[in-house]
Amino acid sequence: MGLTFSSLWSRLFSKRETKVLILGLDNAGKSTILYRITMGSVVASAPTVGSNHEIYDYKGVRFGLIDIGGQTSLRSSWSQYFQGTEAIILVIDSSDVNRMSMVKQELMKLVTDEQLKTSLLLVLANKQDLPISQGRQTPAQVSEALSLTDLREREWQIMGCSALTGIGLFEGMDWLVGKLEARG
Ligand SMILES: Nc1nc2c(ncn2[C@@H]2O[C@H](COP(=O)(O)OP(=O)(O)OP(=O)(O)O)[C@@H](O)[C@H]2O)c(=O)[nH]1
Ligand SMILES: [Mg+2]
Repeated sequence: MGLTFSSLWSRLFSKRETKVLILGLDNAGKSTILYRITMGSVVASAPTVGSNHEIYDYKGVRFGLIDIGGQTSLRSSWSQYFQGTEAIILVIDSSDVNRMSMVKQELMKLVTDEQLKTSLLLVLANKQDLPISQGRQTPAQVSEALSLTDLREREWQIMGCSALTGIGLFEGMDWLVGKLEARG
């Protein structure tokens, strides 16, 4: 199903931005993913203090991608960005096994927030380029650690990816576009 004329007009020609928050713990790879998608290359970046905002046109959708710093002291500020969020991209460092329970706690805060009630949820199990010997988990293992199948009344998807090689990122974006199209 393609975009209807009115929704295409609304999403592209009227320059309406589809607001997407890129969230996750510090060092997950959020900023690397943001610039890999929007600039097509890996850009070295320091830990984010505050946020990075990029506009990105993809398959008829004008995305407003907002990458917010994930350090502990910054996470309480995430909620300032929630209003009007159509999708959350939750980025996970798949080798950071010791902090999976912390990620799960943050995820629970997101999915129970009233302002994010209808937001799509794309979980990116990042750093899939790392070897299993370094403790890197598969997307299925990440999904289990976060109990994603327990999420009710939420449109969600998990995708393995690597910001370094680029694998998986556009499959994730395609899922978002498909879901946004279906919503009209
Ligand atoms: N091996 C590997 N390293 C990655 C990948 N993505 C990001 N990194 C590395 O992980 C580190 C942190 O990446 P950032 O993108 O700065 O992480 P962030 O989530 O934006 O961190 P904060 O801004 O502190 O919240 C950097 O050294 C990146 O090069 C990946 O897919 N594979
Ligand atoms: Mg960052």
